[in-house]
Amino acid sequence: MQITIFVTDDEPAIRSAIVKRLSRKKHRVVGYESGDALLAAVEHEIPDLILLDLKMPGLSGLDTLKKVRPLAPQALIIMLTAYGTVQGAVEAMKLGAYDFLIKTVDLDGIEPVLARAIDLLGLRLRLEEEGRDQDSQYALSNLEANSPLMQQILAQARDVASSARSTVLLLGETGTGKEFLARVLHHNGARARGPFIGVNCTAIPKDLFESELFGFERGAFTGASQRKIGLLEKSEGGTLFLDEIGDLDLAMQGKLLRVLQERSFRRLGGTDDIGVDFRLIAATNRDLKKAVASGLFREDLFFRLNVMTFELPPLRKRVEDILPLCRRALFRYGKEFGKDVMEIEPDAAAMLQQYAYPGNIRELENIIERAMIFCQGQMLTADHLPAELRNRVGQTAVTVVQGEEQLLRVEAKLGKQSLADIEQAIIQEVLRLSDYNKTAAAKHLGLTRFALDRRLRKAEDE
Ligand SMILES: Nc1ncnc2c1ncn2[C@@H]1O[C@H](COP(=O)(O)OP(=O)(O)OP(=O)(O)O)[C@@H](O)[C@H]1O
Repeated sequence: MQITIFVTDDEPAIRSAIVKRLSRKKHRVVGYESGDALLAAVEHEIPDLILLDLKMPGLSGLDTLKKVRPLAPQALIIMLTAYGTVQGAVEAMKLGAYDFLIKTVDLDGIEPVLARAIDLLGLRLRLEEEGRDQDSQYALSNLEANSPLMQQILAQARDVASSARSTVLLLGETGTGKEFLARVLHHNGARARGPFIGVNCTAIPKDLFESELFGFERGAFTGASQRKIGLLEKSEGGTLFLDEIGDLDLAMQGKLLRVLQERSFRRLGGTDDIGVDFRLIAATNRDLKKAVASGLFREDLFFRLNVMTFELPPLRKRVEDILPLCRRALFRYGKEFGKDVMEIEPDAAAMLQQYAYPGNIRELENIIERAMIFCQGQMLTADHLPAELRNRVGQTAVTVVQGEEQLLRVEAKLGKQSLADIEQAIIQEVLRLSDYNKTAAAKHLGLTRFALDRRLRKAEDE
């Protein structure tokens, strides 16, 4: 991403060194020798980023900052400061500066600070576009996919979006983004101009489901005083999203199967077959194969649905997505609450990455929303996070990085945990990954089932 940067420093050598260095990166960079010169320039053009020296003759860095902020509220301001004047920079951050950079001879710190600022500017841009219309809100680029598992889903989503008719099945725990992905598939395919009709199968009472789905003719039953168009007809040319399909009762499953086979249906009380062209996207957090085995879900419907299947991984299996999702949520709630929290303190970031999120992305968003309420400055800190995240401090953190091979990442504070503690943390994490199947966990750990039990008992006794 190329941006416009205004550099303000009274020392010509430093100013031109910075301008040269940043211009090499193909940014548009303009230098100013004083706060007044910067203010005059900002009257005409608002840059993306301002580098502002803290100590300048005439208008000081802090005074310039106070004046430039209201003129260019969207610009990120990074204070330039010499060793020993960091206190002033901290003061500046309270006044709305985004970051500070300590000036060294080789200006080595400049790249990481700039990279972070550009990341944030990019995110802002994307989110602003998102707000503009639904198509961009559900653009493929908004599917947060830093982790290898989500990268695969993104690639699959690209292909599936373009095949307009095939039925899609989305599997995954609650809050893993099934509905979000359904909307992404809809908005990035040939049906984007058509409607997206979302129905939660558990939200409609069983005896009303049929009339909701198929609609009815006038007089079809007592109380049917006029014709009603059902959800199937409403999704003509678009997508019908059936959430929690695993909870649909058997009789309705049969009726849905027929529509999928025949691509037509009748309104209740009607005599005409009505042809429909829609794509069905179904989602569930249930294990449909198990439901089939126990007779709760029709096998023939399962095969119809299981054409293109996505398994959305739980958030704990995609650690790399956690912080980008947090930043996205910070931005969104920031707008809602009129706050400008832009950064996550490293300790808080570590806690957010170590937490297991049983409620997945929805829980992550709730945590950030709540943190936002408490957050007064520009930085989200550990104090803003709920106790269940903070209590993990001092404990061993074991996280799993998914790739071609699964990696266990273990972090333990030296001197705070014993080897036995660390061993227990690893065992617990591997158990969780194996869905608490001890035989599978023991296999992962290279133990016999008996040896695993012994270690678990030992921990209980201690
Ligand atoms: N990959 C993603 N990138 C960005 N935001 C996402 C992503 N996946 C999910 N979200 C956001 O996470 C939240 C939860 O997602 P969603 O409602 O789609 O989950 P779900 O799996 O359908 O949950 P449930 O099973 O409880 O209905 C939403 O606010 C959604 O916008």
